[in-house]
Order: sequence, then C-alpha cells, then structure tokens
Amino acid sequence: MNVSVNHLSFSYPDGTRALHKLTCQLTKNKVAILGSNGSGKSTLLQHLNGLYIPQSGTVEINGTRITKKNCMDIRKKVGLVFDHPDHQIFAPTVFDDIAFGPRNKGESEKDVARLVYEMMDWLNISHLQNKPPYHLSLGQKKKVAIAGVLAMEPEIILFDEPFSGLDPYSLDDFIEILNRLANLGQMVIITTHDVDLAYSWAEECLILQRGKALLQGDVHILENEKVMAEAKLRLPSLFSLFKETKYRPTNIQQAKTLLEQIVRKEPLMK
Ligand SMILES: Nc1ncnc2c1ncn2[C@@H]1O[C@H](COP(=O)(O)OP(=O)(O)OP(=O)(O)O)[C@@H](O)[C@H]1O
Repeated sequence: MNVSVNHLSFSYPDGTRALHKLTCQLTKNKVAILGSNGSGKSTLLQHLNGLYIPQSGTVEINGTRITKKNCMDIRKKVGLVFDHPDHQIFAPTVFDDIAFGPRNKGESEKDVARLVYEMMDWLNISHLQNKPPYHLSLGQKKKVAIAGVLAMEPEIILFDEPFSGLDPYSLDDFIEILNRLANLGQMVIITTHDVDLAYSWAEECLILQRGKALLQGDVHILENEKVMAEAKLRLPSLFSLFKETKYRPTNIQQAKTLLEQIVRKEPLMK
C-alpha cells in the first residue's frame, strides 16, 4: 500500500487554510498522524478517502491520483471511521447499519448477510444486531461504525481519533482490533493526540503543524524535542524516562524487560 501526498493545499469556504503544501509518503501498515488541535489531521484524512478533492497539489492511493471522477471508487477502497460514531450511524438497527455499505455497493442480500455476520462476529457485537444504534454505549457505537466500514472491504482504513472517550479496557480492545487489521495486511492510519500510544503502536508517524508536514519517519521522530515543541506535542513518557540512558524502549513491555535486566546486573539497594 502506498499513500502519496504532494504539495496538498486546502482552504474551507470561510477562508480557513487547513492544509498548506503538505507532502508525505506513507507505506507502512500502522501509521499515526499527530498534531495539535486544528493542525489539519481530519482534513487530511478526508482527502485520503476522496471526501475532499485537492484544491491544489495531489493525493495518490497506490499510484492512482484522486480526482472528482474517481473519488467514489476511492471511497470504496479507503474507508474512513469518523471520530464521533454518531456521524456515520443512522439505520434503525445495528444489522441494517452495517449492511448499508454492501447493499449500496449492489451486493446480493445473501452476501450482505454473510458480510454483516462476519463483521459482527469479528468485533464481538453479534448480540447487538437488533438494537437501535442510538441506544448503544460510545465504545459499542464505535465498533458498529468500524464494522460498517469494514463491511465495504476497504484496502486502507482511516480512523479519526479512534481512542477518544474510551475506558482503558475498551482502549485495549480497540488497539487489538487495529493490530488484527494491520496483521491481515490492511494499511491502518489513525490520527491521535496520544503521543505515548503512537510511540508504542505505530510503524510510521507523521507530525503536522498548521496544515504542514513537520516531520515523518519511524516512532523515533517523536523524540525530536525541537519538532515536538514546535508541533505543541509533549515527548513520549518512556523517552523522557530513559532519555539520559542509551536505551530507547518504545513500549511498557520493552521497558520492563530492560529494567529487569538492569536490576539483575545491579541489584537495587534495600
Ligand atoms: N468545516 C469547516 N469550516 C471551516 N473551517 C474548518 C472546517 N473544518 C475544519 N476547519 C478548520 O480547519 C483547520 C484544520 O482542522 P482539522 O479539523 O483538520 O484539524 P485537526 O488537526 O483534526 O484538529 P483536532 O485535533 O482538534 O481534531 C482548523 O483551523 C479548523 O478550524
């Protein structure tokens, strides 16, 4: 998978400039886009699935440039899960909501049912199939929204702030869902303010500031103090903790193993 953005600029009708000559190349399966409020993350995502067409510059998905003509086809290949599930859940039951996309694609009712049951099973929401979506909790609504997008069988899936408003257990569930998708070969792109989560999860990061790409690369770009300060993001906690050492664990498990090794070599004084 390959997402290539070149000199992308976009202003909203009221004149607000949201993206300014943004250039980036994304190729890994787990991508995190970070930036402070208003830096352009959601606007960029909406360009990646053809909801917005570039006013200037280009967006290419696997070598195909997004245009007004092909944007509907692109939306089938690139699914977008909005930050607020209420923005994309509207059918009378969970089943119908998930079925909406495949039905729209012209799939037979038999295939629609197969896809919907498969997605509900995958996300562990089969017991909710006859419920009205507006009766569900936030985490359940988010799962229905994801199931609806996955039922379209996209090649790339974009999540705008997937973790906002989730309790710690639901958050672990969602990380597991994203990992499963990425392991199946799907490109998963998330936007987040959570630097620690990006540091431990992503294979590729993109930092935005005022509609521009400040820096992109692997998670170690999040250790760049100058860039992080400019982007108004705080440094990853693990980096701050291990900064004065030669070690760079990016997740708790790595940090735990390291500390155990260090303590074994040099037992702490009682
Ligand atoms: N519909 C709109 N009309 C006018 N301006 C908009 C609209 N949507 C977003 N903007 C503006 O575009 C800029 C980028 O917004 P965007 O939502 O892409 O940022 P973001 O990085 O996703 O922010 P957040 O982290 O707060 O979700 C902001 O200045 C915002 O106020």
